[in-house]
Amino acid sequence: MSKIRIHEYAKENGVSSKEVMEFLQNKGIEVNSHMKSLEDEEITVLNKKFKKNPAKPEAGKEKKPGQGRSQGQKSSNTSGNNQNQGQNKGPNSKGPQNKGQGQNRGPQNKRNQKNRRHKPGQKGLKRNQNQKPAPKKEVELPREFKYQEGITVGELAEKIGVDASKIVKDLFMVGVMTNINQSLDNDSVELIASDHGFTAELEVVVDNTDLENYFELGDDLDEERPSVVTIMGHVDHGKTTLLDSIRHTKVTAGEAGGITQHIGAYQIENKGKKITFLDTPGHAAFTTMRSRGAQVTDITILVVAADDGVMPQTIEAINHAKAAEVPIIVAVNKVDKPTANPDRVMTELGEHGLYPEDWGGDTIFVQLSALSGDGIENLLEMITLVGEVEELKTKSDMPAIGTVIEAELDKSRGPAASLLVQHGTLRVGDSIVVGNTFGKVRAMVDDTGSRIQEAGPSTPVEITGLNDVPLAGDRFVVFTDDKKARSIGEARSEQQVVKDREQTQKVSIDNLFEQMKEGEMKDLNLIIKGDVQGSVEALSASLMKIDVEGINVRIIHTGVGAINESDVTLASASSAIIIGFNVRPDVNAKKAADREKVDLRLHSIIYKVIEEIESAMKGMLDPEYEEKVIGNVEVRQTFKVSKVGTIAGAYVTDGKITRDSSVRVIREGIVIYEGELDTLKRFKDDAKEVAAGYECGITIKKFNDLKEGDQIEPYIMVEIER
Ligand SMILES: Nc1nc2c(ncn2[C@@H]2O[C@H](COP(=O)(O)OP(=O)(O)OP(=O)(O)O)[C@@H](O)[C@H]2O)c(=O)[nH]1
Repeated sequence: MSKIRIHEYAKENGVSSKEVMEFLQNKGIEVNSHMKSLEDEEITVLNKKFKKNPAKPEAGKEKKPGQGRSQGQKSSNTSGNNQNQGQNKGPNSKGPQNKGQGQNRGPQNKRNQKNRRHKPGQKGLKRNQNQKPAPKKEVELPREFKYQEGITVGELAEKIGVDASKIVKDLFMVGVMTNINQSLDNDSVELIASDHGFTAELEVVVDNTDLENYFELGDDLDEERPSVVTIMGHVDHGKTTLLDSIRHTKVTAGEAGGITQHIGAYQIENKGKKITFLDTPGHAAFTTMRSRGAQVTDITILVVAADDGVMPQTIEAINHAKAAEVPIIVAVNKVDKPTANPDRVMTELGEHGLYPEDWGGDTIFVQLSALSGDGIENLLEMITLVGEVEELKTKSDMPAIGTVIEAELDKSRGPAASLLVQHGTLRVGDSIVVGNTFGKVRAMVDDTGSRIQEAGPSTPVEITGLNDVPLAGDRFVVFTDDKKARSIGEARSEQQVVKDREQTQKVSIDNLFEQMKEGEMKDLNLIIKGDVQGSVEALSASLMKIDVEGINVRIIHTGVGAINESDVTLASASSAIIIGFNVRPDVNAKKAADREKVDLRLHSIIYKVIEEIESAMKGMLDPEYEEKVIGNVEVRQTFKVSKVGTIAGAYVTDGKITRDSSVRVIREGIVIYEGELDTLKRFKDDAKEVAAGYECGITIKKFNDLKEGDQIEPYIMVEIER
C-alpha cells in the first residue's frame, strides 16, 4: 500500500496517467489500471523518461511537458497496447482502460461509416477522354453520371440515353428478368453503364433530417472536454446527498449566494478541471436517454451505502452501466457510520464483477461520506483521472450539437429545455432543431441561474425559444441557416406523426425468429426477474445453455421481486425480453411495457421458459391452428325441456359431429350463433361422436333458440404445420 501508484507518479511528474501507462506497456510491462502500484524497477524505468529534472536528460535535451505527450501518443498507435489491456479483463470489468475496443461510443467511432463516394474507374475514364476525344455526336451526353441507390431501369435508360427496352433485353440475355420500373442493384447499374461507355457514381444521400447524422464527426476533435457523470445506486444510499454535497463544496466564489437552478445537470470545477454531473439521480435519466438512442454519460458513479451493502437497485445500476458500456467508479458511502462495513461492500460487488485494484481488478473504489464531505475530493480526482484515460475529445469551434436532459412547458416562458451541449458552442440567437421541435435560442441560463450568451462542450444550459416541448434524450443540432433549421424541424415533426401511427416494433417472442433470420440480431437479450434468488439463478443458468447456432443468449439483468418500471426501461433500451418467474409486473411496469412494446413473459415452470425461448429461437413458435369443419348436422325436431332447455333431434348428413366440437348454427344460410356443444347423445346415452347417417340429440351451451330446419356445423381447431 505504501508504494506509489501510477496516477500518483503521473501527478508528481506532471504527465498524464495515460502516458505513463502507455510507456510501461511499450516496455512490455503489463498495466491494468492507473491504480496499479509501481515496482521499484518500474519506477527506475519511468524516471528515465518522466522524472522532473532528471539527472541525465534524454537525448541530451531538457524535457518539456509537451514532448512526453506527443511521444506517448504516437507510440499508442503502433504498439498494440490495447490488446494487452483487453486480455486482462472479463466482460464485467468495464474499467476505463479497457475501452477503445469495440465500444460504439463517441463520434470518433462513427467515422468511416459513411463517405464511400469514391468510385474506381472515374479517373481512368477522364484520362481516356483526354487521350482520345469522343467522336462527335449531335448531343454530347456527359460520360459520367451520378445515381442514387434504387435507380430504376427507366431512370438509368434516361441517364445514358438508351432505350429502356434495350436494357431490359440486355438483362434478359444474361438471365435477369426486369421491367422498366424495377430497381437495379448497384453492380448492375455500373455494369450496364460501362457497357455503354459511362462511369456511374453512386451518390450517397445523407438524410439531413436525421439528427444522428450530425453526430458523426470526423477526426478533428482535438480539445479536451469535461466528463459527464451520472450517479446511480440503491434507494437511500446517498445519491442526492452526494450530488448536493459535491455541488456545494465546489461552488466558486462568484456563484456563492446565487440561486442554483435545477436544470437537470450542473458543472463544477475541481483543480482547474471541469466535471459535469447529471443531477437526476438514479437510472431514470440514464435509461430514458439511452432508450432514445442518446448516450451522454461518460462515467457512472455507483453509490453503495457501507452500512447496507449491495441491494437490488445497486445491481440494476451495474447492469445499466454495463449495458451502456460506461465505466463505473464505486463510491462506498456513509463510511462515517459506526455500522459501516466497506469490506463487505467490496466483497459483494466482487460477485458482480467489480473488484478493486488491490484484489486484482480494475474498478476504482472511493470510500466517502457524502454527509461530512470526507473523501469527496478523492472521488473528484478519480473522475478526472478516468476522464483523462477515456480521452474525451471535442471541438468547440462548430455549431453546437447535443442532447436534451429534460424539458417542460413553462407557463410564462413557453417550452423550456435543459440541454447538454456535447460539441461546438451554443449561442443566444442560434437557429436550432431539438428533437421534433425547432426555434431560435431566445434566452439561455446556466446551472447557477445566470444568463449566459454562449456555452461550450459538456456544458448544461437551459434555453427557451422552441416552438414545442422536446423530450429528454432528444438530440439537438444548431444550423447556421434559419430556413434550414425550420424546414428540418417541420419535416421531423411530420415524420413523427407518421411514425406514431406505425407501431414501433420491439423484440417479442413472436417476431424473434423473423428478426434473427433477417440478421438483425445476434444477441438475444433477456432480463430475468424471479421470486427467489435460487430460481433466478437456475433459470439464468439453463437459459445460458441454450445453444442455437449464431445466436447468443445474453442475460443483461436479473433480480428478485416484481418486474418494475426500471426493468422495462432497460429492456426497451436494450431490445430485451423480460421473463418473470413466479412474479408479475407492478402497475407502472405494466403501463410502461404497453407503452414501450416490451415483451413480458410470465412463467412458473422453468422448463416451459426454456422451451419457449429455445423454440422461439429455432423458429418453432407456438403452433398455429386453423379451423376444420368436420361435418354437417340437420335439426329435424326440437323439444323444450324445463331445466335443460331446447334439445334438438338431429341427423348427421355429412362427416361427423364429436363431443368436443365447436358449433355454428346456420339458419337460411346465415350464421346465427357460434358456440360450444353442451351434450351429444345417441338415444339416452352420451356419445363421443356420431357419424353421418345417424340420428342424435344435441344441446348447445347458452343457446336455446334451435329451430327445425337449422343446420349445425361442427368444427374443430387443428394444428397447422409451418
Ligand atoms: N451518516 C450518513 N448518512 C448519509 C450519508 N449520505 C446520505 N446519508 C443519509 O442517508 C439518507 C438517504 O440519502 P439520500 O441522499 O436521500 O439517498 P438517495 O440515494 O438519494 O435516496 P433516494 O433519492 O430515495 O433514492 C439521508 O437521510 C441522508 O442524510 C453519509 O455519508 N453518512
